[in-house]
Amino acid sequence: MAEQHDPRHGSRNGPQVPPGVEIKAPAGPDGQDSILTPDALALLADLHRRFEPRRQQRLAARIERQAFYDAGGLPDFRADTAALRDADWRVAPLPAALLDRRVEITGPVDPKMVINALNSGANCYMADFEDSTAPTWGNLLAGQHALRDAVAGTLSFTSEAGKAYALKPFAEQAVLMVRPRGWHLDEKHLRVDGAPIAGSLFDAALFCFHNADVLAAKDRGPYLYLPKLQSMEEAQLWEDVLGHIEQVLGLDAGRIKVTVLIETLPAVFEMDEILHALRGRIAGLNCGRWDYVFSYIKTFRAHRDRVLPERGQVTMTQPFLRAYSELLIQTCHRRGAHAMGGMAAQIPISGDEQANAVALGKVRADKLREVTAGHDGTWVAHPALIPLAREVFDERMPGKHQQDVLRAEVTVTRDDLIKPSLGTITRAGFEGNVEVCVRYLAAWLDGNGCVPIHHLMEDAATAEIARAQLWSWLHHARLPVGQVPPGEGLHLDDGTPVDFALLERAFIGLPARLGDRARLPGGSRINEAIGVLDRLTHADTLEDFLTLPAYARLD
Ligand SMILES: CC(=O)SCCNC(=O)CCNC(=O)[C@H](O)C(C)(C)COP(=O)(O)OP(=O)(O)OC[C@H]1O[C@@H](n2cnc3c(N)ncnc32)[C@H](O)[C@@H]1OP(=O)(O)O
Ligand SMILES: O=CC(=O)O
Ligand SMILES: [Mg+2]
Repeated sequence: MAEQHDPRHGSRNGPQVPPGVEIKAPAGPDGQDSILTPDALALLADLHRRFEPRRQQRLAARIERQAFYDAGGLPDFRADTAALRDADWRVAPLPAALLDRRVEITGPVDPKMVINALNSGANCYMADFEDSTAPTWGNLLAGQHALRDAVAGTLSFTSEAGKAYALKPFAEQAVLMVRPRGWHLDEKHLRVDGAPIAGSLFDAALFCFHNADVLAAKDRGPYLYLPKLQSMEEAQLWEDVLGHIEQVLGLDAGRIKVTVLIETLPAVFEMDEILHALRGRIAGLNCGRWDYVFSYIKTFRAHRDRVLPERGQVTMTQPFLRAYSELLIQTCHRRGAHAMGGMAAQIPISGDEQANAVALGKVRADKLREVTAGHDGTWVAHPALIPLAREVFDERMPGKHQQDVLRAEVTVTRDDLIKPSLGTITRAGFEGNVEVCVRYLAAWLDGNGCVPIHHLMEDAATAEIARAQLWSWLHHARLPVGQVPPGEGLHLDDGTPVDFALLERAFIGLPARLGDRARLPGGSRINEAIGVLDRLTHADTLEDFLTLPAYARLD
């Protein structure tokens, strides 16, 4: 007799679940069974069994490489792939839908955001399971549901206040792209043979499974943004995974297109290699600047001479960031791929015209820098920024893209890419990092992965910079690498030592900065967030990702 099962609750191991697969989850949204169908679960189990050992190898390789950096080693271009970098080759031609990507909006995957983003007038919309989504079981399934209904053209939503949302006709919608989670994150609610499946496989495969056919009928494919890669071997793993998905789903080889975020320091030294590994399906690289800065801090966590100044001073005009953007443009255009720009953190400020003008001025300057440097498109965090970004790109980029801007005059060396930055740490910068970490983490633990804080967009990548900076500033006096005499720590620009007493005072001052907690996203989880940050900043080693210990507390 078939097992009775309430699809919204708990562990389900009835006959609908393939052997070896377990769902260990809290109540999901209504309709989760229409996402987790037996065939979809069978695909996930197959992917896990084929590719999980390689994912674990890649994660182990990251640790090994970091040990080299911790011992004083510096990242560099690879000797074993020099011939590949020197050779002339190009990636496969891009599909028509991905030729003009001048403005891309990004955002979390809840139904309202999905509708607003697809209707926003941007060229593309990156639906994000990564930096801007807290991966609760409910968020993930509701997101897959919303995307499936959006692709089918049936998605609608009514807010609590009764505002109704509906999709514009397909021809007027932004082109949909989906960003699955990075290789480092598990999806603990779905286990295969007793082990959690990779979050990346869960997000990417479910999206492809449910939407590839409908997209193909519209001459589209599953278009993915791949985050946080560190090497060409990780790109090859994606290539093999996506090739296998195409085979299982009966898709033409190369139907699934990808854009890779170059948002780790190790990856910038392997851009040609990453393009080559994915050459049959890659549409471009993107300057994911926030994770890139985070990765720079993490890579150099034992290098006192490369400590960064406060977050607000690490802008794209810092020499190491300018070099990264220029090399990315040159590399992409040589290979026939798009060089996408990134995200300015400023968002519109309502109710303060002057402050709004300043914020928009910063976004405009950032977009102008990107289009002038040769980027083929850019990201915005908010629909109100689309006209501004479009105006800047339309004025300077009359064609669909500017791949003909080869930037052949650019010479970027290893030292340019790792150049130390000048700047300071102010009290406001230090305390601001503490506040951002605590508020962001509280919101994330409450299921909200993207929040405005002091009129800046904060997501997992921007919060990671704040968290990693606190650790690196507080620990540098105790680290073995560098020429600093033991015991000599960093100082704020007013001469105050950067030490744990300063951190303690920042925590004590937090209630006054936060005001009424009840009005903050995740306000009830502030104390928990303080506890997590306190532990992470005191730990002897910089934790790889904030979201790893935080995920243990989610759901
Ligand atoms: C480092 C990186 O990885 S960048 C990529 C990841 N980060 C992101 O994608 C940022 C996405 N942006 C956001 O989530 C939001 O813009 C926030 C959280 C920063 C600000 O959100 P809010 O405070 O709700 O903004 P605001 O109140 O001004 O929104 C106005 C309207 O625009 C909508 N909106 C805001 N941002 C977006 C977006 N990115 N996509 C679609 N709609 C959006 C809101 O839903 C709201 O709609 P409504 O009027 O129908 O209710
Ligand atoms: O994902 C984008 C980033 O800047 O990080
Ligand atoms: Mg990122």
